[in-house]
Amino acid sequence: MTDAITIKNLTYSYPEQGQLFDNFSLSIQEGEWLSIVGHNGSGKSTLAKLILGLLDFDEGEIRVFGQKLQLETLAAIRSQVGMVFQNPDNQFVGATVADDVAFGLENRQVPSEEMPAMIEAALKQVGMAAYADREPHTLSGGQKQRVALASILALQPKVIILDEATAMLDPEGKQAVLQTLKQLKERYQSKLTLIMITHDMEEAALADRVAVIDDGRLVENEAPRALFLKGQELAALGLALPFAMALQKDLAIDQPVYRTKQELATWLSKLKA
Ligand SMILES: Nc1ncnc2c1ncn2[C@@H]1O[C@H](COP(=O)(O)OP(=O)(O)OP(=O)(O)O)[C@@H](O)[C@H]1O
Repeated sequence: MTDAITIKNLTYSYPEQGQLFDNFSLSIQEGEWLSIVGHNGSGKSTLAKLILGLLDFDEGEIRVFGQKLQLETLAAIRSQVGMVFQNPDNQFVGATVADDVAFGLENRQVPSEEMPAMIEAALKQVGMAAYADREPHTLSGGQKQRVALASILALQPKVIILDEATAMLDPEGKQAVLQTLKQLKERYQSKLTLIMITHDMEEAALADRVAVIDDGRLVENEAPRALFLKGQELAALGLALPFAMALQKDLAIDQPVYRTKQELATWLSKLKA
């Protein structure tokens, strides 16, 4: 398996702050869906910024598809990695949804005659094609985040980093974004790597692997179910179990297997039938 991202022996401190990352290493495989969780201030957003070259690390190295992150490779690496931020209102530059998706394409100097089809395809992938002419401020939070995703998808990234991208959304908006991500993963399979920074363990449960960061240290790094079986250790890190796992624990099921409400509901409905 190829690494999409390799972080090796990374050291970083903000100016005039204590050391945040000290000899930090983490690899993310091509096609993997990785969740990064951890309490407030543990270093998750900083890590995303380091991967994008928005901050300069002190020591160590970051590679994206084998290419070492440095000044000369910054543009090439940024063309492979897209990022969706927390606040849906801070991510729009266009007067309409279509203009917004076009903006990134213009920056890439895509010929204008090729753009309409690319914009439509990107919006279709997030279920927003019907909203192309809408002004972004008339959209719901979830719709805005799906457009933000479309703007990135239009640029055909290999990696998408979502930094608390559903944190400001209502439950419906959150579900719409998560559903969209699941569909994208199904569609692109190993061609799309997702890194999802989140506080929400329901979201973390959707990933292939969960990395837990605590004060700049990688303290857990495994598949969600294996992680959730470590109830006490998770609680000590200030992390709660997702609903389905907590319920199976309350029911004294020894080896809970259902990570998400949906998996649990499917199992229960089979029992009923
Ligand atoms: N620009 C900055 N200058 C100085 N210190 C910073 C800066 N940004 C973040 N920090 C500090 O670095 C640490 C890690 O912050 P970071 O935002 O990466 O954490 P996080 O895990 O993403 O937190 P949250 O879950 O609250 O978003 C915190 O102690 C924070 O105060």
